Amino acid sequence: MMGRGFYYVMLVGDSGVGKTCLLVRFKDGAFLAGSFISTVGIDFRNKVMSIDAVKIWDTAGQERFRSVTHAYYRDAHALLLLYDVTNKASFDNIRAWLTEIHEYAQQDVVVMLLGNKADSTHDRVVKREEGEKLAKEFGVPFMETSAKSGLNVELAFTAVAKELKHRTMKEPDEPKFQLQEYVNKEVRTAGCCRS
Ligand SMILES: Nc1nc2c(ncn2[C@@H]2O[C@H](COP(=O)(O)OP(=O)(O)OP(=O)(O)O)[C@@H](O)[C@H]2O)c(=O)[nH]1
Repeated sequence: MMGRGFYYVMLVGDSGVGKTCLLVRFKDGAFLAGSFISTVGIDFRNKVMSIDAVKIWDTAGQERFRSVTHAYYRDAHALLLLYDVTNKASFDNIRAWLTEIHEYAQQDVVVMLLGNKADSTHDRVVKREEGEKLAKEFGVPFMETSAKSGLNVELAFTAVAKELKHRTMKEPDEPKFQLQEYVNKEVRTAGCCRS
């Protein structure tokens, strides 16, 4: 499955949570203000980029195009699942997204939950602890991100890349890469001096 020399990392989550901005931020190290081109259906933005042998897709969050994106789950090696900390519905929908992932994605897919827009202190409606709790319940790593400030953006992508690379290139006696531990060690908290 991973013999093709690259991995597919797909960004999923409700419309407007910041999938494109996160990807752009990671790719260009810059935040694009204003709304970005909305991802639509079959005109699947094939924002494929090569970084550390990882290819990344960004896909639509719109309900009406779900059936289109189902097919793409199968090829994804990792999924960055986003909600928006200023949008409660996007957080509540994470359960539905996880159910969908469970149904359509490969069994060993790497999933990471991201609470995006962590820079929005005034508009925040989802606490970091709530994200942590949900992630724990589903056994997936979690961090808050900001495409605007750059908080943990690099980390989200590199942690997934490390996990995927390790799975394929691991020497037999090498210890397993601990994704959760790595994330815990490297993660920055919104508003913290270190971010
Ligand atoms: N404050 C803040 N705003 C953000 C952040 N990320 C994205 N936004 C804003 O949120 C809006 C939606 O961002 P997009 O990246 O287009 O969201 P998307 O998830 O790709 O949306 P679809 O393409 O419709 O699925 C834009 O107006 C962005 O400027 C962030 O980290 N902080």
